[in-house]
Parts: sequence; C-alpha cells; structure tokens
Amino acid sequence: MAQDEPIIRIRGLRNQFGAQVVHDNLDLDLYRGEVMGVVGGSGTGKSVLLRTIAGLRPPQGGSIEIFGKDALNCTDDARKEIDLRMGVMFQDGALFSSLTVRENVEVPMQAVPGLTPALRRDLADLKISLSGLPWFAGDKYPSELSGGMRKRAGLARALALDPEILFLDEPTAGLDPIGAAAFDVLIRQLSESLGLSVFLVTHDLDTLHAACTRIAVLAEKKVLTTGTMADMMDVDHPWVREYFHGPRSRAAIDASKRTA
Ligand SMILES: Nc1ncnc2c1ncn2[C@@H]1O[C@H](COP(=O)(O)OP(=O)(O)OP(=O)(O)O)[C@@H](O)[C@H]1O
Repeated sequence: MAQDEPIIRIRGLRNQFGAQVVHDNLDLDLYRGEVMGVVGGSGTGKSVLLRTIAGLRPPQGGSIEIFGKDALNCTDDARKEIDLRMGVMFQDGALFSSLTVRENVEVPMQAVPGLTPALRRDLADLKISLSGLPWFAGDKYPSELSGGMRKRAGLARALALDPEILFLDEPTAGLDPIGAAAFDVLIRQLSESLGLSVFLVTHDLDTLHAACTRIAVLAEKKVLTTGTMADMMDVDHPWVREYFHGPRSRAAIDASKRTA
C-alpha cells in the first residue's frame, strides 16, 4: 500500500433502517496519521458510520477498503485480520463491570495466540500508563473510577493490540472542561507518537481545535465537506455556518489561541 493511499477508503456507502435512509452515496477517505474529527447535527449518522467502518453493522450498499483490502466482501478470517489492527473506544468506555481495569485491557489480547498471562499483564499495564492512568488504576473496578478515568480505561483497552486505526465515539462527552482538554491533548500526542490514524466522532469544538488535523462534516446523508478548521470557516452551508461561526466556536478559537 503506497504511503499516500488512504488507510480507509469509503465509496457510495448506503445505510438505512427500514425506510429511513441515514447515508446515501457517502464517500470518505482517512489517511495514515491523521486525526479526523467527524461532526454533524444530531442523527446525521456519525455513530452509524463509525460502527459500519468498524465492522459492527453491515451497510446496505457501497464499498469500504481498509488497509487496501475490501473490508465488506471478504472472508471472516480476512475481516478478523483487519479488526485486529483497529481499536474502538465507545462513549461510556463500555467496560466489563465485573473485571478490573487491567483484566478489561487484557480481554482483546486473548485473541492473540502465544501471549502468556505474565506478558498480557505487562502489556496491559503499559497501555494503562500510556492512557494517562495512575499505576494503581489497573487493580480497580470500573465502578471505583471517575468518569474521566473510565474513559481512559476504555482508551487503554482500545489500544490493547497496538492498533493502526483508533475509533473514538464522543471521547470528551460528559467530562469537565479540564478533563476534556487533557483528553484532547492525549489523543493528539498518541497519534503523533504512535503514528495512529484516528476517526473521532464529536460535538466538541474544543476537541476539533486541539486534537483534530482534519474535519469531516456529515449532512444531507453524506460527507458534505472535509478540510481544516480554517477551511470550515468558508463553507457556505446553513449547519456548517451556524456550528463554526456560532458563539461556542468563537470561544473555542479564543481558547486555542491562548494555549498556542
Ligand atoms: N439500531 C438502530 N435501529 C434503528 N435506527 C437506528 C439504529 N441506530 C441508529 N439509528 C438511526 O440512525 C440515525 C443516525 O444515528 P446516529 O446515532 O449515527 O446519529 P449521530 O449522528 O451519531 O447522532 P448524535 O449526534 O445525536 O449522537 C438516527 O436517526 C437513529 O435513530
């Protein structure tokens, strides 16, 4: 796969639930090493798109290539190979409540043959610290952690198998502004240090500023436009104008100037 080839290539994607068409003829590329912020009004299908790419629901049409391979029309083994190179973090962390954080992080590792329990434990502790959790967090149960720590635990589990692509569904939702800002920085740092490509669904303008290198706007059942934050300021579309020129956007721009 050439360096400038997209790591994910979506063409003509169609998703629908009964008569409700969510995506119609949607195209999108994700390039290696970029943090793509996916935004759009409520119900535009951001989460459905994430779930479709991550292989959690089959679309009604179109094609998805991941790592240069057809991710929809392939054998179960080929799809499994693709899935092992991707990590998903859901909104609430989606942790198993009866397992400690370390055991949660070890769950995806069970799919890898030849990893001894001791090695799994060491790797899990590494991912836990990489996610910015304190050393003692591995022994805690999810219920003993704050919301922010649970998100970091979910991130540690998504990183368990050294993914090349990371999917994040509203990673800062429900966090206080300081916790959210720290999470934004962590995502950007992880992408830069590990070369991770990130598909990040968000409503959070601060996250777009602090963590994302490119933005994709979902509207009218497709990806309406992609570009940098500066590009978004020039897009002539009612939702895009309201979102990127509204008071919250101005506050986010001011905040990013202060931290720059
Ligand atoms: N399992 C499902 N069954 C039926 N309809 C669904 C299902 N999942 C999603 N939908 C519908 O698909 C549409 C897109 O949902 P999705 O959750 O992707 O939106 P979203 O852009 O992520 O919204 P939000 O910003 O509010 O989280 C919604 O109208 C939703 O009701």
